[in-house]
Amino acid sequence: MSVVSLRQQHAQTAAEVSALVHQAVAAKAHIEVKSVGKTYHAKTGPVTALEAIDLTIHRGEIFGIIGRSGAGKSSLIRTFNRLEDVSEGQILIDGDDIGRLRGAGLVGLRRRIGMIFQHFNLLSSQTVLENLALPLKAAGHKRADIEHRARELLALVGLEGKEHVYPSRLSGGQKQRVGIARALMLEPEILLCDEATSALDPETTQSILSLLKEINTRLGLTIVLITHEMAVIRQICDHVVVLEQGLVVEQGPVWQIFGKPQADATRSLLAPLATQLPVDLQQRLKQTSAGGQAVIELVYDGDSAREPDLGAIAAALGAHVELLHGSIDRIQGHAQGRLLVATAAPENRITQFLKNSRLFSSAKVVGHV
Ligand SMILES: Nc1ncnc2c1ncn2[C@@H]1O[C@H](COP(=O)(O)OP(=O)(O)OP(=O)(O)O)[C@@H](O)[C@H]1O
Repeated sequence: MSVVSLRQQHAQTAAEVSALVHQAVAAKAHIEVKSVGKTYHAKTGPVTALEAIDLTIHRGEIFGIIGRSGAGKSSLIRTFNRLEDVSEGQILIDGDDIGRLRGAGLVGLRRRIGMIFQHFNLLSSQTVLENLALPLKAAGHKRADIEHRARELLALVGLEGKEHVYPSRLSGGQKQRVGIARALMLEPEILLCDEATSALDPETTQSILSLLKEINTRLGLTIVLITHEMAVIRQICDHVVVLEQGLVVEQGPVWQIFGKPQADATRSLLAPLATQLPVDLQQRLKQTSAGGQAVIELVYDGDSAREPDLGAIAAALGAHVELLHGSIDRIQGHAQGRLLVATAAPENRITQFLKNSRLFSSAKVVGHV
């Protein structure tokens, strides 16, 4: 919606206009993918990698693209900086069709979009400083300016003092930090991350994800990342799209997709994060009550103001509850997860409790201990 039409429709005061302008800018589409298809012409015949993809990525958000191997993630992200051309449809950046760009226009597009890779793609024969200098040297910048910018960025990514070190002397996490600094040398407005943490151990992955989040917040960069790990999406993304065999099977805010996955592909990607029943509990669990305690599974899908409030649960059951197992994540402020509690509350009270949907998203008795 244009600012002018916003003004005509709603605004009465200067303050209102300013608030609406702010809203319009924040909600502005940065990258729009319209009916995009991609077919490779391999020796063995055509391979359809993407079909009828529609997406909107907003300015300043972290947008995740997830899917199993071969789902089309790399093909999609590579169309954003024209490393690949689409076979059908359009990619718009700030409303401009990038498929029309040629020569200087294409160079300009690639300056606006930085990219980092799973295997870092650093030149091993060049020092950290020389690796960082490459994009600016190619763009004809002065040596002093290049060094100044490189040192600033090395400080930002926590690698001060590593200017003259060769990549082989750096850890995986440090190499990726250099990759991030190099991608930022041309002051891009979009950062594409191609499986940027897949080659890293879990602890280093955390530190790189924190750094990406910090860059997104401090520099206001739009970040698009592809991954096959839902944990990465959960940690830093605002929106996510799930691809399966070149098609969008699901997309939306991360808390919603995690809380109520609709597609089988999403559910299977989420499976590694699900809390399984611990083995000792599985062995102790009986299907008859026979004087024991009921074990209730409480699910929180983040879809409401429901919080896992054990005090309120005990009060509703009119009995003590023991927390046996479970975990709750907070994703974008929404509580999600599953708890197993044991209670000696009478059966009629439990039946009544299970109908009390103010306290959970869903609940059921899974057995007795
Ligand atoms: N250059 C190419 N020529 C032919 N087929 C290709 C080419 N690049 C990708 N493909 C095919 O396109 C489909 C999508 O591949 P793509 O690499 O985009 O998926 P992906 O989700 O990124 O997979 P991965 O996680 O394994 O990298 C696959 O079937 C792949 O074999």
